[in-house]
Amino acid sequence: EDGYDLWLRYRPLAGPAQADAAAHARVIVAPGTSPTIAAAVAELERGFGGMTGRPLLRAALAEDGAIVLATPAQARGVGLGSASIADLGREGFWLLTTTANGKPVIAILANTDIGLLYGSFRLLELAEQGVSLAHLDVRSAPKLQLRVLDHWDNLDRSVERGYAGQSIWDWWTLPDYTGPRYTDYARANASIGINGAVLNNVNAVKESLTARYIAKTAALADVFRPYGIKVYLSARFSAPIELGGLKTADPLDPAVKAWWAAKADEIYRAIPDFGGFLVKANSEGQPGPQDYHRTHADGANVLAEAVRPHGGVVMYRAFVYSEHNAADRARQAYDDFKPLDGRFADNVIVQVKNGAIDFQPREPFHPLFGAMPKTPLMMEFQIAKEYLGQATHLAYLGPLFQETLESDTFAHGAGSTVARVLEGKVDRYRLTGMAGVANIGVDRDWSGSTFNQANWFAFGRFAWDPDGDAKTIGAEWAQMTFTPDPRFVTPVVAMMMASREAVVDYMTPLGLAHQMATGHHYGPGPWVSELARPEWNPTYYARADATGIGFDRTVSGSDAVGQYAPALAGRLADPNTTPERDLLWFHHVAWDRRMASGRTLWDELVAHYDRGVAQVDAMQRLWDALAPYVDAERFAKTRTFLGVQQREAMWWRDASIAWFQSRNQLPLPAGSPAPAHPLDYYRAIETPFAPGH
Ligand SMILES: CO[C@H]1[C@H](O)[C@@H](O)[C@H](O)O[C@@H]1C(=O)O
Repeated sequence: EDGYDLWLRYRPLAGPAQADAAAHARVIVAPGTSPTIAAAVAELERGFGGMTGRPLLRAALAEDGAIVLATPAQARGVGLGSASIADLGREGFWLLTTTANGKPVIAILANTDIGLLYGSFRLLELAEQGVSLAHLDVRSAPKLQLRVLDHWDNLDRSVERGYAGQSIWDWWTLPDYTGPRYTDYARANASIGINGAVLNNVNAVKESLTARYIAKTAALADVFRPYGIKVYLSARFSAPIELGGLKTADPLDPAVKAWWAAKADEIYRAIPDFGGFLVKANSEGQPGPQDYHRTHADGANVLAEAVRPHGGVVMYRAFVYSEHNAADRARQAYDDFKPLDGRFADNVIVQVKNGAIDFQPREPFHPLFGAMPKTPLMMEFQIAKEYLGQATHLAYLGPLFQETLESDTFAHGAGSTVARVLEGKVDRYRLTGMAGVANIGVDRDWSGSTFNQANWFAFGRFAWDPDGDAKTIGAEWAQMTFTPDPRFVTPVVAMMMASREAVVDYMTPLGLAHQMATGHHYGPGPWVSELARPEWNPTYYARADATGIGFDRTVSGSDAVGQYAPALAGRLADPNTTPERDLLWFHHVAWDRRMASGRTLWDELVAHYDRGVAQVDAMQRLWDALAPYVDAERFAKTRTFLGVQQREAMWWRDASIAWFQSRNQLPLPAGSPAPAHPLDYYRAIETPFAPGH
């Protein structure tokens, strides 16, 4: 019960659900023989075998209780009529309870074997969720093309911002040994529609592009291929110098172009379906085109030309630092990329973090979304929770993903949501996608905690359908991971849905950001002010002084507000029409400002910290009451972690209040407990509490 199975547990179903599944899953009919079909059949056998306690048998023609997998060309041959599924594209599927040869069957129809695999997983998931299989009619196709995990995994198996143990890529034994963990990784990803994996850290080293590592990468590609997953590599921009012995990595230099083209040819000889490159350039010390006074478009295009003949793409990150606008970190990506709209090659997609700073517990959506009509943009979320308590704090990210995706950019009037931008419906995009920074490592439960698995799962679901619903997704995950029993699912989903807001409340309420101690980003460090780059200091973000708090991003400040579409910018320019949850992100506000509640800003801020702590208390009580529904091992781990979170929510609250009180000298509102220790205590423990980084 250590959680290794993730949501693919396939434990025996409860009475009626088991009978239902057994009646519909007696035999399996799969006319194809590809490795992908073999994977689908193996998964159905494993899944229904586990859930019904009876083996699923193979047959050539439909009979009672058959699961029939077929492409339109195969449908007649196995007794199904003709099916019209052209609209489902290359990866979609249709699950249908119907008849074939006059027998009741479940048909899985798709245009390709990968679609059939996705349909098989969805059928298994529905059965695990306790859904009746008697009247299925589910048509589903992904709305985004590239659904990718970004691994920040280093070649020594450390993982940057990884909290689940070492990297699962064992570069030492690759390419020879490709044990079952790689297949299980592929199964889990295919079950949620993920179709790409960038294997190495965006802070890339040259070695990843050497022949030795290409061979290791090819071995993983071979394991993943049947599951519809392509591999990608992060490319180090200066590799032509470091590996090629050239004097420059200037993207316009003919020798540099030739080097990248030859490198791409070499990779594609080993991996014919290699996905392409991910690039972090001119950011946090990484080399890039600006080193040669070239633009990011020049930088992206040299790599794009190299992979184009092979059908590859370049995912070029907009997480850049810039000497322009050092006064506001939040402005930099937009200022560098907006002028380049339309100048990227047609196989480049620019990858933009959900917000303009850095994966904070809450950020307004990134102003580039909706602002690049001629350049495909893809989303980058961080599943790893670097700034949301990492492995120990329970924070379900579904609401964070959904909040960003349903934000309205107003790019072409109301309804131009970030989701629709990504889907290429606001501006026509030739490429679409979503990346998630993975939270996966060799820990027995893969993700550092059971509930962190939900964030991997939710990422996959939102990448498949950016218009998805966090609560529905959370319920599906809980049903599969624990039990479909509503006495468990209803309360646990309520807990999950409130959990991320609790983190916002006790870490960075009302639009505050980046108050984490620097380096590890785990506990509070709102006082930190001495780092060389001002944009790494919490004091830079909160700007707390005797009179007020918050970052003025209006015209009187950095005017980052002006990067949004006018209809939205007009509202954000005025504190009275800015949502309170984003108030201090956009405005520097007096401590005694009246809030909607009638409280002053200071009292409101303290109320949020208190509320965050109270919410964690409530989560502890709720989990304790669910003991009867959860195995002892997973129950105890979550219980222990909630205890850690409870202690640390108070740490966050008290340290933050002690610091801000040292700025404003204001008394606490009546009824709010004083910090347990003086400010110096929190400053002293800033680092020792830090795990890992
Ligand atoms: C991979 O580097 C990371 C860095 O560890 C992290 O603290 C910051 O969030 O973002 C960087 C990035 O996204 O490139």
